[in-house]
Amino acid sequence: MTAITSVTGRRVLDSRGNPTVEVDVELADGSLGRAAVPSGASTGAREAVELRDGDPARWHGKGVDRAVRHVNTELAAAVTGREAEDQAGLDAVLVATDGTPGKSRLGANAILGVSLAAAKAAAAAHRLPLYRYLGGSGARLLPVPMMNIVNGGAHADNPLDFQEFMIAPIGAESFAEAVRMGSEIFHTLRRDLLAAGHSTGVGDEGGFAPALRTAEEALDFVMAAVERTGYRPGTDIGLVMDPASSEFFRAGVYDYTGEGVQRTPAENADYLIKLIDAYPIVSIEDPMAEDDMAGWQDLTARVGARCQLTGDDVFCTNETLLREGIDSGVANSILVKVNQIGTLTEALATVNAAHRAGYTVVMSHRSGETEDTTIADLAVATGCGQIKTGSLSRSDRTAKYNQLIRIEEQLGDSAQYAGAAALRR
Ligand SMILES: C=C(OP(=O)(O)O)C(=O)O
Ligand SMILES: [Mg+2]
Repeated sequence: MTAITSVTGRRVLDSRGNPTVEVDVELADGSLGRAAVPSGASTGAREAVELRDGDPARWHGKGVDRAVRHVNTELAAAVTGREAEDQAGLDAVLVATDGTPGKSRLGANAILGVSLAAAKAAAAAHRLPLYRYLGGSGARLLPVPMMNIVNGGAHADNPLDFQEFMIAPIGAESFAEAVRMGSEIFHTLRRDLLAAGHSTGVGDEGGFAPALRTAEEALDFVMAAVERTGYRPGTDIGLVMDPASSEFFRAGVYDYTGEGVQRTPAENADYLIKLIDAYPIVSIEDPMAEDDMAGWQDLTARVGARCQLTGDDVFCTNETLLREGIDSGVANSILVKVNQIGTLTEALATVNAAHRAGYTVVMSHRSGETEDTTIADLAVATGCGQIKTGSLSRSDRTAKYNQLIRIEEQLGDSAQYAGAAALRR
């Protein structure tokens, strides 16, 4: 066991150019763990609280100086001297020190930074990569990546109502091959968009953000790019969407402002099923809004047997919310974002609860990211088989792909690529 000797928080920049919290944890043997905390834009209402300073004169209100101060004072005092290997005990102390249900006093961003940095320091002390330290000797499953190639919604300034259109190389033989396939399609799509007179500027997660209006238009571009690159949609490549529909659910109606259409919950389910029937869509995240439980139940009952339906805003990586959803027939899969809940222990508990209930798990980035690659290791450690970490063209996103390429190489013949079997169908 190795004691924590120092905890240092600092302010760094995220991929949107906003400040975020980074934490270093040092141990008695000199081992160092460093973690930078990501940040969402289309956040769920019940996420743990990301503490921002709120001073409009500095960082447009987005400062994290208070959160950093909490790392360097209260949280550092609470965990210094504790054993870094006792992750559950350490995280319980962090939660208790904050003392609020949503981590609003000290900030989930402050707490998560300490939690993840401690895990990384402990892994370093044992001379193990993080995926091996957390996942044990059986950790060897490389996730299917859900690669964002078209951005809309809250992540781009174009009219597209849906936030993310992704490709999942379900037919690849390895993770490295999945990345090659995704990159090839990404570059074909770029040429196709240019040829059609569209912008090839990108959104927050690095996918293209052309001025398209409907999901069908985006899906047609994606399908054409897959085929023109030489891959079979549905066999080599599955299509994935994150409508992030809580963002456009207003007064009981799905308000597609880009498309200029309003859909009731029942009409929204009809529309999504029409898309599932028309395109090889293998997974939809947040197809219904976090406040539309009846819509979620209806869609899950109608199409959950043949399409993965992943809850993001509706579950917020929260085990209690997930259990309620499992009991009431909501979704068949969960998106896991560590900063939605705020400690590693709680995030791993949610993963375990999902797996026990037969729900699949998609490890996920946030739209505001850094060069931190913790989620790549978490995907392998948990054996969840799926990761969502953006496009193939920005360092904040490719850092995670590149880390998984390294892990696959390190595992050698033991490595297994999750493939189509990882997805719920
Ligand atoms: C990654 C997502 O976006 P954000 O981080 O903005 O919530 C998402 O909605 O799945
Ligand atoms: Mg989402």
